[in-house]
Amino acid sequence: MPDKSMDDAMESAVGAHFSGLRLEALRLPTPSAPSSPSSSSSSAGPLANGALSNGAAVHANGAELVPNSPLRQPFVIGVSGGTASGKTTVCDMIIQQLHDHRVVLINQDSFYRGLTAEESASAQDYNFDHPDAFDTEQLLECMGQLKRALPVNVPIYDFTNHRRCSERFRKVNASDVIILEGILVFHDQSVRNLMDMKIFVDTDADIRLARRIKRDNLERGRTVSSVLDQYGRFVKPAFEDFVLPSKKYADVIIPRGGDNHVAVDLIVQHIRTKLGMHDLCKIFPNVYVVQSTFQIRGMHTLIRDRDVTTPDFVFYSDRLIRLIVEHGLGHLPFTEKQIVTPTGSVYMGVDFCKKLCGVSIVRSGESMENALRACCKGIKIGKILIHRVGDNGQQLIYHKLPMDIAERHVLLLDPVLGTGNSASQAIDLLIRKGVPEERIIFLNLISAPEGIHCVCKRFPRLKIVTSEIDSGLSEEFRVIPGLGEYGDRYFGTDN
Ligand SMILES: Nc1nc2c(ncn2[C@@H]2O[C@H](COP(=O)(O)OP(=O)(O)OP(=O)(O)O)[C@@H](O)[C@H]2O)c(=O)[nH]1
Ligand SMILES: O=P(O)(O)OC[C@H]1O[C@H](OP(=O)(O)OP(=O)(O)O)[C@H](O)[C@@H]1O
Repeated sequence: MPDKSMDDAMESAVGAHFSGLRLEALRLPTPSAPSSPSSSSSSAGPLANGALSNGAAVHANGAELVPNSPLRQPFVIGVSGGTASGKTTVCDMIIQQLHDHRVVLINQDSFYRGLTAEESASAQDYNFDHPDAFDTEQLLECMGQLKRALPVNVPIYDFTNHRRCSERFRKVNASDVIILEGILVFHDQSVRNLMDMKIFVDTDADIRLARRIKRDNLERGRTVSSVLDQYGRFVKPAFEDFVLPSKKYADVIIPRGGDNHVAVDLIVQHIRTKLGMHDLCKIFPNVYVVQSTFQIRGMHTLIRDRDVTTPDFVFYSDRLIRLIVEHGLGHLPFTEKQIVTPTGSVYMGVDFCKKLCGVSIVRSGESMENALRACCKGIKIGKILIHRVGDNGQQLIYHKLPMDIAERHVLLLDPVLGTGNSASQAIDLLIRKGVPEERIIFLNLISAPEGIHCVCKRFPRLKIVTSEIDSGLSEEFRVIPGLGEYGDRYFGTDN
């Protein structure tokens, strides 16, 4: 299912003529399908693969992690443009803004073939800007490995002697995002096919030449006249023959390169949406996963750890639940409200939705009541008790709900969505009591994909807000990796 809301957002941005950003032939791609429902950036379990790199690339947390969980394929971004157009700056800005994701930068330059001794002797006559100067086969092989979440050894190219270091490589681990940057990364169709998003950095030729002279002189040990000679003989013709014609493949064209903060911000916003979007959220548009950050992952790591103490379990569960509650409240309708500030000015604001209530599924759901009360002063909270009959059957035992519940929006509370049986029983009861399905928001900490399928299929208009979607259920219908018996751990009855 296409990411309609984001596409719309980007299209309206174009319609609004965001200064300096041309989104030509905007095709906003969807990341490749995962191999399993668990393969999500927002899924729980072991942290995603680490992505390390040399100085040019970025690592999110400084620790080298071995790929250890089946993940969805990384999001591949191609960044092309003429020489010295500012590709590196644009990549650096994207990497910096995606600080909570593992991003790795691969430079096409690393795949220069390297000159033979004979070619080196007349390097000034060698065309480094022709597609044949690159070992595209090897580039494809490396990218293929990274897409399969395998580490690769990327060659190291030395611009001063036009050779590859024969013994040294840059080890690159798999990551959430791979940025492939270079003058000719859009030239070869097989390379283009690897990309989920293509960005062309479009900078004025004079500015590029001036930068090139400065850079090659200072960083690559060339004389000004040799740079100008190479530019006239090879760089400019190759730009016209190969680089410029490949611009038509770009999804996004950034004028002025790294100076264009608006364009980079929009691109990063789009990538974030793609990365944060669990595939189940695409299937069921009413499932919302709280945007994952390292802070949230850190709290999940603590509460999922079987060795964590009860006070820590309670503390970090409470923090996470508060975030989920706030997120859930964001889905309630609001009315417009004008107020006057102490400066005498009018502020056009909104008023919170009034007719609300919470309903907790006893007993784990009760652990979410404090957070709801902390956010909604004086909120009424009903209870539903569902008894587990055998491994996969649930029976409604008791309920106490506000009399006028049919007129209220209901925040249904239960930290764990497993098979979805308990939730379905509770939702059934609410609907029987007259609550319209679309007025129910089910808040939970972790969900199994099976539970999401079960609840969303039966109640397609209800909203689910969760903080992580786990891999699945075990044979005993326990959420995996999960966090064990939530109620026992929270209320200290786990002995
Ligand atoms: N003289 C010489 N030029 C080389 C050699 N290898 C690569 N080049 C040049 O390097 C250029 C590729 O690098 P650029 O795209 O300019 O570098 P970049 O740092 O990615 O550019 P921006 O980040 O966009 O500024 C090509 O235009 C080649 O002409 C070499 O061994 N000798
Ligand atoms: O989606 P399901 O497969 O129905 O499983 C989820 C239910 O299991 C847990 O409660 P549990 O029965 O462990 O009781 P508790 O609230 O006392 O911990 C959880 O709090 C849900 O209510």
